[in-house]
Amino acid sequence: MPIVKNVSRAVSQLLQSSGCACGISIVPVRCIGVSPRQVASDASFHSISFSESDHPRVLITGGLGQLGVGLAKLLRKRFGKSNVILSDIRKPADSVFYSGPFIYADILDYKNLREIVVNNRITWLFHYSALLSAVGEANVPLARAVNITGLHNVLDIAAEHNLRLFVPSTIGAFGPTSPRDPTPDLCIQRPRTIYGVSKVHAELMGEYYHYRYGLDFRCLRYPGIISADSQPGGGTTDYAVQIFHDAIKTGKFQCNLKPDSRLPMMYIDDCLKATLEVMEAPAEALSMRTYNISAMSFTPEELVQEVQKHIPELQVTYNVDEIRQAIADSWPMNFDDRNARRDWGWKHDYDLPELVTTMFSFLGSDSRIAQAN
Ligand SMILES: NC(=O)C1=CN([C@@H]2O[C@H](COP(=O)(O)OP(=O)(O)OC[C@H]3O[C@@H](n4cnc5c(N)ncnc54)[C@H](O)[C@@H]3O)[C@@H](O)[C@H]2O)C=CC1
Ligand SMILES: CC(=O)[C@H](N)C(=O)O
Repeated sequence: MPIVKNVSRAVSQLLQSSGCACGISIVPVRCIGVSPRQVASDASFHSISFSESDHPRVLITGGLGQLGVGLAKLLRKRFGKSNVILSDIRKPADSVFYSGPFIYADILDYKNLREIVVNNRITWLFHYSALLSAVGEANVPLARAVNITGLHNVLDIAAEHNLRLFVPSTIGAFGPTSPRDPTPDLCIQRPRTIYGVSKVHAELMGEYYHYRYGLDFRCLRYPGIISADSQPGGGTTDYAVQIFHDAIKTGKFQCNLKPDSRLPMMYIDDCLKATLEVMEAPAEALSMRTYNISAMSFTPEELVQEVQKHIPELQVTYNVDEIRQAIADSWPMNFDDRNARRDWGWKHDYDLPELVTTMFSFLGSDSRIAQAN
């Protein structure tokens, strides 16, 4: 049975290889309006070979959420304003619209997304569109569409056009059966939210496309991200942003998690720095394609204590949201990010005290209760 033998040898070579040097790889290409088909990867479609000496041409999907505008600002500083296109399905504020290229991109519209990539000669894609944990539970069909179908569109376009692709994952990709303190990169992942399930799917599909088709997929699992100039999009860790705004505006804060719910958190500058660093890391440095990154870990009670060093009169009450609490109870308490630190030199700059001081200096704590009265 020589044919069977040859096929099984080819498959086993493929499964063992890292990257796709085996030469039998095919890139998934969709014919728009017709059923998916597959074409040999050496067919030269629209792929632009990206010379490392050039600046990348960047597209950010879902860029008007908590993280995208800050990422665009960082990338534009590095690669030039015109090389970084922010996109979303929402209407941008004037300040965002006039700060650099913005384009409408619905990740559920494969043709629209493909046109944008082709017409703008995109070489790097940061895929930020998603429904986060709490809003995902409130609308599972939409979360499934955006987080899973949307990801499939992005993966196929990235593979077809030879893009370097960043997809963020999350502490939410773990669940109650994962080790929680600390949570290593490789362990049981059985999340109980559609958000978490979709992110595990993204990690696995991205890695599969990497090994199967040579897609340059890179993924970081972010902790809860805290930012001053952008609002969170409906997650379980949102309380850690809201407390700063409420402390300044009203001097009162109602927390929707229990005082002792410990979760990994990170200041936005560290998150965006890590994102750029992992995208710029030489491929040989990456022993994995999905990494935990960590900076600090705290409970609402600990955050309140730190905030009260700046606003001692802050009054805090607890009104637990059962859905968010159940999610928080299933997530990591501490994140083990030793692999990221070893492989590409990840190092955070902000611990809890620096985070709180920075947030207040950004938001202007002097104007706090006076403003509300
Ligand atoms: N903010 C955080 O604490 C964390 C975020 N992440 C991940 O980072 C990424 C960015 O997060 P955030 O900015 O906080 O999210 P966000 O919820 O604030 O923003 C997501 C954006 O996706 C857009 N979007 C929704 N449907 C879309 C569609 N069909 N086509 C195009 N865009 C669409 C929304 O309009 C929104 O602007 C997400 O993938 C998220 O899972 C991961 C861990 C923590
Ligand atoms: C940690 C996240 O992924 C996000 N902030 C959420 O709480 O859903």
